[in-house]
Amino acid sequence: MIVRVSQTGPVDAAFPAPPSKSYTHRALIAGALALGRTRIARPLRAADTELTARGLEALGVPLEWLPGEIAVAGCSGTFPAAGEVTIDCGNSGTTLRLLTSAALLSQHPVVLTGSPRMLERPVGPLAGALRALGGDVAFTGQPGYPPIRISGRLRGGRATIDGSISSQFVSSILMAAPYAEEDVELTLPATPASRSYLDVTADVMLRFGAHIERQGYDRFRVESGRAYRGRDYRVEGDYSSASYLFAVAAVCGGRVAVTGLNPTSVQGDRRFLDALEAMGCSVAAGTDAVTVERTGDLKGIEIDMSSSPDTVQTLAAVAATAGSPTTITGTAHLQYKESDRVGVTADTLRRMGAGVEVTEDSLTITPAPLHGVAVDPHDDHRTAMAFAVLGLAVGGMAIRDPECVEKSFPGFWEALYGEGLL
Ligand SMILES: O=C(O)C1=C[C@@H](OP(=O)(O)O)[C@@H](O)[C@H](O)C1
Ligand SMILES: C=C(OP(=O)(O)O)C(=O)O
Repeated sequence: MIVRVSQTGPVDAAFPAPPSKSYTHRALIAGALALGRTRIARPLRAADTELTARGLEALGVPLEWLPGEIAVAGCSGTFPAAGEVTIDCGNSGTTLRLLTSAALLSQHPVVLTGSPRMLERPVGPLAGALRALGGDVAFTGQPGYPPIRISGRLRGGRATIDGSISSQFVSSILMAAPYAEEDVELTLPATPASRSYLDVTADVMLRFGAHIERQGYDRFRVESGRAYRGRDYRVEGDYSSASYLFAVAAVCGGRVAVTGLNPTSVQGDRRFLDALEAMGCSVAAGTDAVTVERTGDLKGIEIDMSSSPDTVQTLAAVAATAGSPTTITGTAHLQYKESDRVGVTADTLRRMGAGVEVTEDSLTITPAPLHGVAVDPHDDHRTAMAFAVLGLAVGGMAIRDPECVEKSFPGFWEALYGEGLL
């Protein structure tokens, strides 16, 4: 299938934000491990969160998707799986990484595998730290990459973990740590990639009753035995998904309001709004909706997006329509995602006519007259959504394999269609 995107004029649209992918993954895992029942209200039902849910079911946790909520019967820290299980984590890095440490809470070995691309996404630093905490992680394919076979137990103690490739390595251990036999103390030798996701992890852990102490992003200590307690939990809106909707106003002009976002959220992709503001949009964050409006021209900016990796492509798309160059730094770890995101974004923008310079950790976009092209997203939802939005400003864009948006934002095309944009 192909979606063709034509040029459109200034917009005046309102959208509900899809629920947060990161919060849904974490609430599922905390609820599955908790003592008692958890009701997750307004969860994200998308390919990736279904993969986490199926993984937890394979580990023996009863779980039910109901209209607008998920009911989870917590296992109180020991997964009831009756034997070895293999979990296919598909294309979801969060599922594979977060379940890696939790798998030590099964009494039987767990094999985690995924799509061909997942088998190219590293897990070595996570495996190393888990071994120091008592786990056994065997690579059954290429060393340092899935598939992995996890066995042993989560003894706890001290470990050093390098999160410069992915914050998910750190989140993984933190989420399982309340069930270690001893307190877990993690030392991070360098600032982790995507550090804001550690705030999301700590937020969910605290809300489910765990005890976590931290020194910034350098050191975390989780108390053993302060277990998760089942609860009613409501998932906030997703700032990464909302970025595509806000970007519509930025590239087309006019106004877009998005409801269901937490204005004080710790999600790092809230920073995308700072970027739009610095480029010349006006941003109004109320309790009901966040509204982005553009009336004049956009100007280029310099911005560090190391903590907001999932909106780099959205920002690159907006930057291509500005009046001056934009430099985005902190992009090194984008090579480990669903695709080599900087490479694909640079190539597509160049084919559209923009000037693009790439270094190991940055992307500079120099605007120029643009024309639409055919885009192969390489199974990367964020590439498909970012270039669809740019297509609304440029016209003549054809997005192949549009169903890849199911990973995080299943209603994306319908949302644009519903506002008359497709
Ligand atoms: O923990 C999470 O929920 C996520 C962390 C980030 O990954 P990295 O830490 O690998 O950059 C982000 O890109 C991903 O979409 C979700
Ligand atoms: C990188 C992403 O997700 P994951 O790491 O879970 O595959 C994403 O959604 O952009």
